[in-house]
Amino acid sequence: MPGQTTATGTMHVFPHREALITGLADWLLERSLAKADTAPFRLALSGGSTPQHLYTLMASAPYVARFPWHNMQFFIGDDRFVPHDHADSNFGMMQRLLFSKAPIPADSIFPMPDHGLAEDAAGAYEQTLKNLYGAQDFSPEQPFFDVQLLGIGTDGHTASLFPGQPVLDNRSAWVASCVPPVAPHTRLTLTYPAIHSSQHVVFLVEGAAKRDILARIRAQDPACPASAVTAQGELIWFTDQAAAPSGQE
Ligand SMILES: O=C1O[C@H](COP(=O)(O)O)[C@@H](O)[C@H](O)[C@H]1O
Repeated sequence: MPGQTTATGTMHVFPHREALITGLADWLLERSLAKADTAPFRLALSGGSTPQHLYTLMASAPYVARFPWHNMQFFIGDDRFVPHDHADSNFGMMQRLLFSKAPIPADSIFPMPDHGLAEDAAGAYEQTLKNLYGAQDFSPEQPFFDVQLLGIGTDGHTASLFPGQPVLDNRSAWVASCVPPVAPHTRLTLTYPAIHSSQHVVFLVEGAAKRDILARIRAQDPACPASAVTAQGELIWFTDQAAAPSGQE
């Protein structure tokens, strides 16, 4: 798939939503099939509205038949700290659209906890990741995630890393709880160190409403938390034409 590569990663621009979602589903399919059977393909999913079409497509018959579900593990990049059956739960949305529809073994799905104290829930999810990783610290040679899927908000947030929040400076925890300045609900989010422990980080961005903020992030505006995201391997942008910064449509 041809893409435009710059210092801030490779940009794939598609004419419309359907092409964008199909392009990303095909890319994920190729990457997951390329992973040797000896290790699980670890995919962290993003929440919000943008990836819902992707999850629906992945759960549709042609893709259900082709993804190596038995060799995949699913993680949540961030969630609203609400019960999983709450309308605003990212995990609840993924469960409805993807996990309940594809033949994924239950023990390959790792939701963030949804009860107790938010700090304890963040600590419990971090411990889950550490147990799977087999170490207390990330090593750059051994990224945890094969692919980290991320979205962006119009304020430049990604996962639940919102502008100006203390969680942006948290370089020791893998998972943290935080209270966004304007968006609803306390959140649980992977921190920068956990996001950066990814072979590929893929941003999915769609629609004219994201065009200005995407241009700022691509220009590395330090006020946008998404600008600070990197990957061990490749940073990749999947966008539609409406969101693409001018000159990259
Ligand atoms: O709150 C969130 O927002 C971002 C962007 O969501 P979208 O609805 O504009 O697609 C999302 O990436 C994040 O996972 C979510 O919790």
